[in-house]
Amino acid sequence: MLSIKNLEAGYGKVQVLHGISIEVPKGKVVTLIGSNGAGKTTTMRAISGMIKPNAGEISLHGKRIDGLESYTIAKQGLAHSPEGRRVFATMTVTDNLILGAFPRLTGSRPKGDVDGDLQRAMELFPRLKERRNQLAGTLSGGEQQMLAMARAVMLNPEIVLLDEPSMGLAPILVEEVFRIIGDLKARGVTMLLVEQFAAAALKVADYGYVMENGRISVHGEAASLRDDPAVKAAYLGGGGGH
Ligand SMILES: Nc1ncnc2c1ncn2[C@@H]1O[C@H](COP(=O)(O)OP(=O)(O)OP(=O)(O)O)[C@@H](O)[C@H]1O
Repeated sequence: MLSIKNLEAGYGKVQVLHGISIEVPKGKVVTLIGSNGAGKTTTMRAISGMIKPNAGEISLHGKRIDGLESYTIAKQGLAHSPEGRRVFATMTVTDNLILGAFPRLTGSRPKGDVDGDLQRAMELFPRLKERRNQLAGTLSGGEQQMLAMARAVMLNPEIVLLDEPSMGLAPILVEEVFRIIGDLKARGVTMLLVEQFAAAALKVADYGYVMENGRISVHGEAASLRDDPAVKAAYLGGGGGH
């Protein structure tokens, strides 16, 4: 479904990604783990067109998407729930969700049932349902994070990029985020997940890639990475036991 080959990208003259290759098959959850500054967010940004790659290929369903504008990529069914709380603060929760569906209404993909999807998003995220008429800027940080995720789901995407969906959340909300990721997986949604809670990410994922200094150092079935002594020592200690 999503295929990345020898991707190089960065910011200005600073190269961050030094030729990374990742495959995300349809219906699978793939996680990208690595220490701070390894280049995980940069990878997500390059895939969704927020930054332009310097070299390499990114294909969605066998068609090249590298170099296209973010909006064009979203129309093809790739949703990006970015790191941090990127919601429209002065709009209600419901309006933020409806905006998430907008790229599909103007693209060539089936437009689907926006009202039905809105109901389903509210069921998946009960906290948002309770607050559907509240302005997004007045939600707590965790609720805004969930809204960003729910808005990505409203694209009815072929694939969702989830960048640190649990960042800054209280433990109970972290559990809820992982429950939601599990629900989306059960519904067959393809996902590329970046998570600080590497152990939890490797539990929900089918496959994992470990990134170090802009390169993939190890990759394999999620279960085998969980048992890999080097991965355990570097990424699954301490807070990773979630
Ligand atoms: N907008 C930017 N301009 C310049 N350099 C940047 C920018 N964003 C990130 N970088 C640099 O790119 C490198 C990779 O950052 P990136 O955010 O991709 O790492 P990450 O693996 O997602 O880390 P974290 O887990 O801390 O979020 C870092 O050295 C960072 O300082």
